Amino acid sequence: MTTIAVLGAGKIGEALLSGLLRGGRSAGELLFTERHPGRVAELTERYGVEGVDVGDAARRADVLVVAVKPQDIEPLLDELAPAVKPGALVVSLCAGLPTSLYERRLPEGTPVVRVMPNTPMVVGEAMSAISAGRHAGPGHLSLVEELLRTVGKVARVPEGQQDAVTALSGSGPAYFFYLVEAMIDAGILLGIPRDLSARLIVQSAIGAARMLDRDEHPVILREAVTSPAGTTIMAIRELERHGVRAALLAAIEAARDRSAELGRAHEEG
Ligand SMILES: NC(=O)C1=CN([C@@H]2O[C@H](COP(=O)(O)OP(=O)(O)OC[C@H]3O[C@@H](n4cnc5c(N)ncnc54)[C@H](OP(=O)(O)O)[C@@H]3O)[C@@H](O)[C@H]2O)C=CC1
Ligand SMILES: O=C(O)[C@@H]1CCC=N1
Repeated sequence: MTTIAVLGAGKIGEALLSGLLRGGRSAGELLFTERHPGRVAELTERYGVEGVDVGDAARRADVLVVAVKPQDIEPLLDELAPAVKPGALVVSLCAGLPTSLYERRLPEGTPVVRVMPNTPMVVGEAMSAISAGRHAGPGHLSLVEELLRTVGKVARVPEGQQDAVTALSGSGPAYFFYLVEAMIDAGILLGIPRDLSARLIVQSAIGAARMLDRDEHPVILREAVTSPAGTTIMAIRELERHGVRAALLAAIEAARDRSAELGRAHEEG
């Protein structure tokens, strides 16, 4: 039996726990850590999984999944380092943090895999990108892939691309939510009741996502909606006039830069 401990069961940590349970892992194979006793009780009641302290998790788990905010990593590593089981695999879900940080702070030879997941994990539709650290081999990558496939899709990427991936798919769902929110507001502007506006936009988003998922090119799909001298081209002209495409390029670049900066905050020296 492989014991998996989720360290920090917040939004992403809880989504992973629930996904692993849905995917067939038993509660007895899972552990989690949380700082607040109320949260421990809530999660134990919801999932039947044992909440433990970080030292206990480190002594018992074969796979330690780190899901705390990047800003909270240092005290967690202080607790983890003296207790981690020889050969245990460390899986980091933290934005920006390089595998070298864990390798420096944990016992020599600890295998580390860096992952960038996203919140659609709660509906089994995560996009996760994984990269091996210095001591992680093909077996470690396959194990992480197997775990993450229970909550969505997985791609292997060189670690040098993880900050960009974080900006694209890690933060990506927020851009879509932002767009949907703005489109629902546009419905209000046009006098459509909020409920109806939300239904019109959300179902359009689901339909569009399904069409994209058939590997059709977004340009072809957009062109099929855009009739000569019709309504859509009038809207596209406004999007171009307001620089929406350039705004997205700049926004995603800013997110990439922030991910890199979060990593640099933990550089040696
Ligand atoms: N949210 C997202 O969309 C994504 C997040 N990530 C990454 O996942 C990680 C977690 O993010 P998210 O789930 O949003 O954050 P949350 O704040 O929701 O979850 C982190 C949890 O860890 C707890 N925690 C912090 N330190 C410890 C500790 N030493 N021991 C036990 N528990 C601890 C926090 O408790 P407390 O409430 O007390 O702080 C909190 O409940 C981040 O590193 C983020 O970069 C990656 C991809 C997507
Ligand atoms: O905003 C963040 O920092 C995290 C990482 C990717 C998505 N959310």
